[in-house]
Amino acid sequence: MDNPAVEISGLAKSYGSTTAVDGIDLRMERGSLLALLGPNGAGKTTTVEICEGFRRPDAGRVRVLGLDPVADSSRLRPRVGIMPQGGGAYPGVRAEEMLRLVASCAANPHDPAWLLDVLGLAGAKRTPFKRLSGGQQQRLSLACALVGRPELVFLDEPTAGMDPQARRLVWDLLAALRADGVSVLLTTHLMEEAETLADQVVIVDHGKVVVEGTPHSLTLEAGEAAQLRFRARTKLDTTLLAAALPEGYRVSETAPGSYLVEGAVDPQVVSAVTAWCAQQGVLPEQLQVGRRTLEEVFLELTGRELRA
Ligand SMILES: Nc1ncnc2c1ncn2[C@@H]1O[C@H](COP(=O)(O)OP(=O)(O)OP(=O)(O)O)[C@@H](O)[C@H]1O
Repeated sequence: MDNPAVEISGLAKSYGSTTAVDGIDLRMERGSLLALLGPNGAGKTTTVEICEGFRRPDAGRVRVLGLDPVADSSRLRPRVGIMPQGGGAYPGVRAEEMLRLVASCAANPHDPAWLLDVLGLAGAKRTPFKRLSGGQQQRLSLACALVGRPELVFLDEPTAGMDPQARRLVWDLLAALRADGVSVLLTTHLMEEAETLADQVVIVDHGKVVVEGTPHSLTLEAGEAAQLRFRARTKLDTTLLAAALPEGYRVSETAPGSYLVEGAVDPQVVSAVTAWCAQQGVLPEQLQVGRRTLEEVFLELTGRELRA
């Protein structure tokens, strides 16, 4: 389909001497969920705010549902839902009042009572905004973004500060929206969020796209399980073990007694590792074949932890 929900090319934005976005290209298909993942200050919020029409880029081209977010803002507004970072509302407004007010602006809104219920806010519907917990305020903000039945939603760190139970409610709702064909672009620095929800993950750092792909493709190497871990006594000779494997495999002791074999792991490689251990009189324990995590992908590409 050549009609993307969001299309960005050559996007750049600086604040004074700070370069926030430094040439981002991105394409998000309709009906998909894209997670913009990166550490603090990577340029995620700036990118999303430009898509929302709240900021003007210094350079580049942005199209949202085929339209220019600034020039066509009045045509986009009824079709797009926005949950800004941190949210916010008049402190005295009650949760349900707030949502009904937003719903009244939409042509065909969802039932506010249903949405409050789905997001676990039914018991707090009469609570003034300022007395809601941080996680409840976030969920109300999400409800406001969704109540107008948008085709596309921008969610800036939608589950930041939520407890695991509330986060799960939000994830379930987002998965249901996606299944209904709503396009979702969210920012996060939670790997698990991106891995659980996203069709496409775009990892950004220092205002640039570091890598993108499906969670599955990013955490695999060459279509194979990319690592094998096991525990054994400390200080095994990892160079010797690497020499017993086909060329290109890396072996390291990541913590005392914890070993990591990196490279495409197939049955022959598992067998070579266990055979080598047998030669050394070592029993490999907790042997585990698995994919890399997005955290490891990020570390490998940037040399830094994602959670700065
Ligand atoms: N209004 C502003 N004025 C000056 N600098 C800004 C402004 N907004 C953002 N920046 C800077 O631009 C860079 C990118 O910020 P941005 O908020 O887009 O990143 P982010 O990836 O969303 O980070 P976070 O996860 O902390 O929200 C940072 O260095 C930030 O300090």
